[in-house]
Amino acid sequence: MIASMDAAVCNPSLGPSSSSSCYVSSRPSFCPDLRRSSVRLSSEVFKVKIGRLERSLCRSSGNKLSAVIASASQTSVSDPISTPSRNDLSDSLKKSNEASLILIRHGESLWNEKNLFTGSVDVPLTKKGVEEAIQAGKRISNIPVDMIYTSSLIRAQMTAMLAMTEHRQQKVPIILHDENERARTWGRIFSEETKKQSIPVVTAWQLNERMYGELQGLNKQETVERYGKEQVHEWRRSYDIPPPNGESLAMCAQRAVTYFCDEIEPQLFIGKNVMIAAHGNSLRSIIMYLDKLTTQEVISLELSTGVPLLYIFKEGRFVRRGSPVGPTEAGVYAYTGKLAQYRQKLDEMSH
Ligand SMILES: O=C(O)[C@@H](CO)OP(=O)(O)O
Repeated sequence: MIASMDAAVCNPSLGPSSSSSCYVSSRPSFCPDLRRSSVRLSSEVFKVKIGRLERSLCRSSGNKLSAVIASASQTSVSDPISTPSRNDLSDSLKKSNEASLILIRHGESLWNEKNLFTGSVDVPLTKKGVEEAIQAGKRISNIPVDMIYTSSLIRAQMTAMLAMTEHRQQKVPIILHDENERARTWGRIFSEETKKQSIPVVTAWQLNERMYGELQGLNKQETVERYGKEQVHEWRRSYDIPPPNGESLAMCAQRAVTYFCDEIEPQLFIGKNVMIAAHGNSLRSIIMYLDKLTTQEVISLELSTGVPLLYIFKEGRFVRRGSPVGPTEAGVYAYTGKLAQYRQKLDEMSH
């Protein structure tokens, strides 16, 4: 049942047992090395068949996870703003290994509006895209966010920042500049209190839109007229056929999913709530991994601009909760104890 993944796909307010209305992935986190980590996974998890994609994409994650856990009490590369103490960390590991994961495709860009192939070209949002990002922010305003990952492209970064203007946590998203020693040193924050009120934003080219090669800048309709519908459809939606001198979805998945496994999944394991703002094809790749879609299924998966999708990462599994319809959406909180507690705290703070 693969379809356009917007609010219509799933009604999360029906709660966890509403399997008919909400696709729940039965797949566990399957990065093979993660299974050898100190995080205990159920025996069911071990029985699940590992696909070729999983094996090839997630080889190095176990080492990364161990490194995150081992170093989190001193200094963490991916969380230099707010470093958990050893006690915080072991507490969060003990509690439930539960975290939320929000995925948002950027709002409409100026080239989406003009119907041009965009790929790696760095194009900003339209006014409509800005509005979509703000609306997305409203929809996720009650869902905790401890870390944000975006691509290195402005449309994804604008979307993440605009969405966070609506967030009830009212923490300040701060982009980490890791490109050289000077960027790291000059961006340091010297107040622990201020760090606590900040959300680290990690930018990663690996989450960029797939490189569209010689189609970048061409009009999609004119390209159909020139090369034919079938050829253009093959370039746009086949799994492993790249457009001329560009990346296929498989190539995009190779980098995006590897990054997800190496950098993002270890954060979820230690209980960090993560938001990813990225692109149609990098997110389709990640969803393929999370929902264990086949290469056939992923080709008919379409993502709307500016629509947030929520997953709960719990006991080593990703459960898709659909798209939160609004900030008061109850089912999201009913689903997990930790989110319910978080919601209660927010309510207490604002009374
Ligand atoms: O032009 C692009 O970069 C992408 C996303 O807008 O296009 P497509 O829909 O073909 O994946």
